[in-house]
Amino acid sequence: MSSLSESSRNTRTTRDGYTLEPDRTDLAVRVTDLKITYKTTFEKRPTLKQAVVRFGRGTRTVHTVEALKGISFDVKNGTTMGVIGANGAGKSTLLRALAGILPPTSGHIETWGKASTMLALGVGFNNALTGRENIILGGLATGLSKKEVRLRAQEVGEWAEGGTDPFVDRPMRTYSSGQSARVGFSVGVHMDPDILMVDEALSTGDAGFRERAAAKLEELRARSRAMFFVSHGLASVRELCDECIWLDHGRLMMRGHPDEVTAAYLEFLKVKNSEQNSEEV
Ligand SMILES: Nc1ncnc2c1ncn2[C@@H]1O[C@H](COP(=O)(O)OP(=O)(O)OP(=O)(O)O)[C@@H](O)[C@H]1O
Repeated sequence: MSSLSESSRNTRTTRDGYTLEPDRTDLAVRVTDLKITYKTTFEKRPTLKQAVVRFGRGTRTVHTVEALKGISFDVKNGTTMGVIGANGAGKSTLLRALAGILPPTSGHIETWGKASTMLALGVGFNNALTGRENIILGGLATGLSKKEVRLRAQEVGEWAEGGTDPFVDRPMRTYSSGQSARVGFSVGVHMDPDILMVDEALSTGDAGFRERAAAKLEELRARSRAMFFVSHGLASVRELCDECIWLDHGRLMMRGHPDEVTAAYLEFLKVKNSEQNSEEV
């Protein structure tokens, strides 16, 4: 078979005609000009005058947030990528998009392997169901078969409880935030992900859980193709990650070694804070 027909056979094309790269062994993720815009429609409460004129109806307002404004980067196999930036910078949005939970408004995401995320990131739990039922739904969402999910639900539940009071058979609406986070984390790490997204996982849960979570992440890091680690803890990013990207207001500000990127981010914050302080003076 000629190399031309071989390569055309491997070519993947999206519905909008974008040609994705054929199978590669060196890359885990490629993001090309990714834009994500949230549109929220809400009803404004009418003023008394408007209420009279519009027979009590409010006005519908559309609020638009450009959470990611066209970012591009690729991630090599074996990388642990830190994602840093201020509140609202777009970090969770990026992770949700990489995990396939949020479709791009425009641009493209290519992943080589199965991406898995903590449920807390946005798939969302059904709070009326028990932890165990949510574990089963989460497993099915990551593409595992019913049989595989049933087999693993016990292990995932036990890991989440970690010797504390048994809670996985209670409805999730009765959980503390730490207990919910434990279930989300346990689902994410037990579904054999090739690409794992970790969003502030180490900041939830008690000290015992944090220690077990850190050990689990270390174990997965060795097995997975890539890991994304969103954190405000810059020391953890420097310790855990090989590379780092910094987002600000939906833009990619810098990508590089975690030491350099976290230092540039801190410098940026210092300048910004001193500007704000001088404005206040
Ligand atoms: N479901 C949503 N609907 C509308 N706007 C949203 C939604 N989710 C996030 N946003 C907005 O998108 C922007 C990016 O949010 P995102 O959660 O990605 O930020 P982040 O960097 O993860 O922040 P943090 O550090 O606070 O977790 C913010 O302005 C936020 O208000």
